[in-house]
Amino acid sequence: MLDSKSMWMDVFRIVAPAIFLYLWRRRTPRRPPGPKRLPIIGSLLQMPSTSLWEKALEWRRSYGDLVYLENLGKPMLIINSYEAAVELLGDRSSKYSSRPHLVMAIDMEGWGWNLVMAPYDDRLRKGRAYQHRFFNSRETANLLGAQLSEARRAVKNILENPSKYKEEISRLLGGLIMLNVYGHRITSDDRFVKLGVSTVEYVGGTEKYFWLDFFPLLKYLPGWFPGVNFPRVAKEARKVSHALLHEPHDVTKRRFQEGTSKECMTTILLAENTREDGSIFEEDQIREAAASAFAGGVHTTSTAIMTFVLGMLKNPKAQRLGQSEIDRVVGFDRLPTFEDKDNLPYVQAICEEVLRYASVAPLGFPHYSTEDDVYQGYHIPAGTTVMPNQWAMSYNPEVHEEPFAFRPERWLPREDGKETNRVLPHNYSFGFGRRACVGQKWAEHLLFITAATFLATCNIEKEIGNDGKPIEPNDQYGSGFARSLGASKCKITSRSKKVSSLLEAAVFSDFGAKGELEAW
Ligand code: HEM
Repeated sequence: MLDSKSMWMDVFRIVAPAIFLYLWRRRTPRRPPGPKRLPIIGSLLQMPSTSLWEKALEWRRSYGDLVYLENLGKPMLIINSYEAAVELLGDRSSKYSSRPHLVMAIDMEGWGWNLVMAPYDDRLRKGRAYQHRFFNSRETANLLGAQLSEARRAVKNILENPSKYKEEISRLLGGLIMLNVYGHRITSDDRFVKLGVSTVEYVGGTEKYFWLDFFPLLKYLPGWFPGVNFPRVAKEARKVSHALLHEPHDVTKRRFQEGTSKECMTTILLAENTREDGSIFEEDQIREAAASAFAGGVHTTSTAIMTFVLGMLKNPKAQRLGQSEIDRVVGFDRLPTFEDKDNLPYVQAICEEVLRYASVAPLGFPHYSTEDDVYQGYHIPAGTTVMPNQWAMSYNPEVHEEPFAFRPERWLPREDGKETNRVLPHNYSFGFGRRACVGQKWAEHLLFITAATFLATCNIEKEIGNDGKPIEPNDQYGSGFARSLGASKCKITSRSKKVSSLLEAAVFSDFGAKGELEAW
């Protein structure tokens, strides 16, 4: 028979760990739910190798709007709903507006000047203020006039050479942003545009080296170390980064000082900031703000316009409805302009659907928390990388019926005249709070006018393959943090002789007989 002392000892042995665990759990603040974490490596084994946003939408079913992960001790939070993203990144933006430090991009490749990667500090605030001053003022440098002319010229060139529509769309973006930011009109083989393309490739490529963020000391490995290629990649990228930051700025500054420059973001800011002795106040910030706008705007907006073409191929009925709305409102004697926008709700709905479908930056650009926070009873520690899952907002089947179908009707005002009760994609596709995209309005304007010009003048149709069947369009986006979309095999033809001559006349009047102004 057990004596009572040993019986109590046994009870103690069983109960004590349970009590200890209970008290320990009560002391450790509760993290938001998420996949099982193992000691030390945390959730590392659960991380997919690509498209984390799709996995996070799947996790939403088990864990809800907040999914918490911890990789090698680094906390990460994915926000799966618009409402939670607004509350955390918008309403509590004083805690969530920094950026995580990216070892490959910043320390090794030298992209630290790019404001999109900057921590939330004075330098960033000044740079953003410079960008806002320019991009969100309709008066400066005739932003909308340039968009209208360049969009028309791009569509005319596409009609002449439809198989090169992707190249023409990239040129439209590279050319316009160069013109707006540096007053530089590009040539067909432009060095600055090539620098922009290399920038996207190098910055996008840094994702492969995310492990350096967990083992930052590895950045000191020499390039000759067997099996190690990142120091060589970084060395090449550093040259591109330096060139993009300095070369266009220096050319514009020289022209500005010689009195031969065109009005643009850089010259406006140089004019305002040049002191009597010729020195320039905050020249570094001006340089960084300009180069970051160039780096941030070209690739993203190209993907949106490429998605417009894809949407028209996927849904010919939507294309016909867009065309007939334009025919009704604009008529056949002129081309659409920005003034028509309010009267073209279907074209606007197409643009909303483009933003939803493209999900250009599916996880936004990561925010970083600088203070502890408690949200819905969960503790979110300072130092958490926080990602708004814009993919989940766009592709959640509980919100959007058949999310992989391109359907502008989702965004039309309801028949009873009330606004749709769903959140419009332009409200989340450009990010949140104090880090929201500075080029949003600019990009939305360009998307609208390019879409309206395409609809007024072109038919976009599937190509017929050798087997006599229509060739399905390419809807495979690149898997990077800012997605890209390749061209589809398709036919882009003029809707009528009349619209072709309207387009030619407009381009002639803006660019002359060659359709090309002198590069400068
Ligand atoms: C369809 C086109 C575009 C999309 C979908 C897009 C999307 C985004 C997103 C999601 C962010 C991160 C926001 C956040 O952290 O919460 C961002 C930041 C940024 N975007 Fe855009 N963008 C577009 C066009 C542009 C254009 C045209 C420009 C410049 C003219 C631009 C310049 C920037 C800059 C400089 C930032 C960094 C802001 C910061 O970190 O404070 N973007 N964009």
